[in-house]
Amino acid sequence: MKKVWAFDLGASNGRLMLTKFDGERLHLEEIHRFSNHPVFLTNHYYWDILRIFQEMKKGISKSLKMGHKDVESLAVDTWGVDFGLLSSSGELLGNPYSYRDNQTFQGMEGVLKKISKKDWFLRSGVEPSQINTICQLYAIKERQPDLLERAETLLMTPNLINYLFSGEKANEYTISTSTSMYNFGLKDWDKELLDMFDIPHKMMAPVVQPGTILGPTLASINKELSMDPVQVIAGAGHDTACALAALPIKQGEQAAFMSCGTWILLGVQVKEPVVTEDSLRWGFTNEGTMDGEYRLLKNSMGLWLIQQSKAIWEKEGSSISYQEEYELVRDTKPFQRFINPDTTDFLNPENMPKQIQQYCQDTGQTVPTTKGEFLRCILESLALKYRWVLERLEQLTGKSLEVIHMGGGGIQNEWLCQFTANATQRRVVAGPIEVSSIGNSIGQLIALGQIKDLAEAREIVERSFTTKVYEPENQPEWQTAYERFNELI
Ligand SMILES: C[C@H](O)[C@H](O)[C@@H](O)C(=O)CO
Repeated sequence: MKKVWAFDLGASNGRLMLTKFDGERLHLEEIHRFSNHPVFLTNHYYWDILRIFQEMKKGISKSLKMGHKDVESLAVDTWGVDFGLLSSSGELLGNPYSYRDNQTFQGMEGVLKKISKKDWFLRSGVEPSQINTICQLYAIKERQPDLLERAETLLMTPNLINYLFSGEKANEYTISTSTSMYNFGLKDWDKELLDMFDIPHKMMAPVVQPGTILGPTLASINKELSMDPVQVIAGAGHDTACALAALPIKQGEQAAFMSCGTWILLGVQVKEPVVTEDSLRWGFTNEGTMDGEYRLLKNSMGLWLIQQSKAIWEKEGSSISYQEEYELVRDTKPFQRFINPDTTDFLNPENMPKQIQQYCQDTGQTVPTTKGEFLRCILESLALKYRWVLERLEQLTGKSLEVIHMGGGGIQNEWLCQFTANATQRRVVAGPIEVSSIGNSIGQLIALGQIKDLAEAREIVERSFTTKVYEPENQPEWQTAYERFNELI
């Protein structure tokens, strides 16, 4: 029985899973879960990386206490685009910023003064957006040039954590492709682009392939946690790449994937990046897969809209449970109003429900007032947006996508799955939930020679976890709703 630790860090919580592989099936056990939100101070949003690391170590200690002493390796996957900077002595220079920090808006303006969106997209395959790493770097350079002058190494978030565990500095391929500084033609950092922005090449730690074994945990960590060394693996560092690896898509199946969390990423795996006028205009992105190909996808707003609304209701003293949320949606009249979930208005507003009301007012629609109305408006709008994305994915790839595989924590919202099936008129196969942790474990097991490749891994996932199928319903109503939605966006 092989055992690996998978750390999956999301933009609302992080967790440590112990994965056991018996040669036939994967068995997942949650060891530790902790909240993880950007922290607002001195007018900026930061990741509390010290607390995150502390929680990760706590997770290992818990696991060891539970008797898991023969674990072979660990790997880390996280959200995209964010990074940490190290000094020449290898110490962390400040807290990493969150991509939701407002500085990225100025960064984007600055970046676009030097490079057109088209050129930027042609080089990286990534949608030009203010959340891209380059915008953050630009903003930092403008506001506090001394920070970048002192920085000797830039490591993407999962790679920063790998470094804290192993002492090895390397950026992994899938997470590097999320930066928009990786040139897919050169298959390396885009040095010309870095020059345009005066970013020293040597700051960008080299890109390694998913599954690179970095080496054993540091002696200091082993001592602190009283453990035997385990191998630190740069598995697929980007959570979306992990999610795709673990969806039970069959070989030859005409399927789209959806990784559902704070963001929802809807896309298909392609051999080469799709870098066309249309993919640029529609805001698609091409990021790396665990097996060195590409995820042609759209980064769409996901459960963030609900999470942020619920946070405000909680502050106001009227929080709701998941069951209540389900019932409120069920009992609220459908198709009263829609929002375009992907406008930057919803990226990080102070008060999400107010922002939604503002949007409805500005677009001449009735304003939601009850929780049920907000929730329905969000969920229907998300599902309709996914139909918009799916139609364009079909045009870009020339494929008819018959089924959507949804995975991630978001699939616990049954309305999200059912509405997605209804809006797209496609069968939805939902599951597994812990798709990023499973993908993370698969990356390690492939690196350790226990699983041959992704095709075999997906068969193992199919045997190991249950899925739920949602058939499309109410075609005419959703069709009319889609026509109204299309006029709005
Ligand atoms: C910034 C987003 O987190 C990123 O683009 C997205 O791909 C992701 O990682 C969702 O977890």
